[in-house]
Amino acid sequence: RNKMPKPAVESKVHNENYKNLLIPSDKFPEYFQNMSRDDNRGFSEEYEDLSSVGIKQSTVAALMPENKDKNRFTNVLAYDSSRVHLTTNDESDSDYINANYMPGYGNASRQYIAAQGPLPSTVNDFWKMVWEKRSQVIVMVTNCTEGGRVKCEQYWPMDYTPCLYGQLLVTVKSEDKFPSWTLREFNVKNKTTSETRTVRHFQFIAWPDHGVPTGTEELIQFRGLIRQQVESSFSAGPTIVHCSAGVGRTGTLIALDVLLQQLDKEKAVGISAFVQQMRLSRPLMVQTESQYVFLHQCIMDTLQPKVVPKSD
Ligand SMILES: CCc1ccc(NS(=O)(=O)O)cc1
Repeated sequence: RNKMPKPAVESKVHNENYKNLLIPSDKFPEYFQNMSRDDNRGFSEEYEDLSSVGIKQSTVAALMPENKDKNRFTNVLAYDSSRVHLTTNDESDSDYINANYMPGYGNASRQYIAAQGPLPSTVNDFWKMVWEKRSQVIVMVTNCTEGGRVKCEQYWPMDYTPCLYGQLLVTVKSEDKFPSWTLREFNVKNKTTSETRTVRHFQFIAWPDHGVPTGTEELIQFRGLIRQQVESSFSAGPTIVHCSAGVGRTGTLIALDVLLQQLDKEKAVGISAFVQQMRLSRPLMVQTESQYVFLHQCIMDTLQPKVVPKSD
C-alpha cells in the first residue's frame, strides 16, 4: 500500500496526547495553528467532544412546578448538585434560583456564580442571592435588549433614585460609560438589619448573543478591570456573572478569567479541561464553537500581542 507522504513538518504538538492536557505557552502558537487547519477541524472535533459532558445530571428543583417560571429557557436549567440555594422563611417558600456555583483557578471552588439574566419575577431573588452570598462584584455580559428582544430585566434603578427589591434598597452611586463597557457602583442597604454594602457592576455591552466580540482586546481589558477589583476586595463572596441564559457569554468570560490566571502562573493552559469542569456545574457553558475558538484566540493574543503600526 502506498504510504501517505509524511507532512513537511512532522507536528510534535498536535496529537492525541495533548487532548485535555495543559498546552505549554511556548507550544501554544503551533498548537493553535494545527487545531485551525482544515477550517478549524481540530477545534470542531474537540468542541464536539464536550457536548455530552455533565448532561445526565439531575435538575429536580428547576423542574418543580413552583420553580418552572423562574427559568428563562426550558433547556437551560440549574443542576441540583451545584445550584445556589436561597434562604426561605418557611416550608412553602422556594430556595430556587437559576444559578450555579463555578470553580475558579487551581480548583478553588465556588469562585463564581453563573446565573441567567433575571426575569421580572426573579429580580428580588437575584438581589437576595447577591446579599446572602456576600457577592461584591456583578459581571453582566449582555444588554437588557438586543435586536428588539428582551435578554435580561433591568434589575437596578434607572436613575439615582433608590429602589427597593424585597428587603434590599439599591441606590446607584455612580455610572461610567465607555465604548465597550459601563461601570456602576451600587449601594445596597438591608432594610431588616440596616447593614449597607457596596456592590460593583461591570457590564460589557459589545457581545452579540451566541457570538463573540469583534476583537479580543476589549474583552481582555474588561476582564483585567474585573480581576483587579476581585483581587482588591477581600472576604467577598463569589463573583456573580450573568448574561441572558447564563451559559454562553457567561461561560466564556469565566473561562477567560481562569485561563489567563493559569497562563500567568503556570505558563500553560488547559482550555478543554476547564470547559469540561464548568460543564459539570452548568450546561452549555461556552455555548458555541465560535466562543470556544475565541477563547483560544484570546490566549494567542495575550502571548503574541498585535503590534499597532506607528502613525507618522
Ligand atoms: C438555548 C437557550 C440559550 C439562549 C441564549 C444563550 N446565550 S447566552 O448564554 O450568552 O445568554 C444561550 C442559550
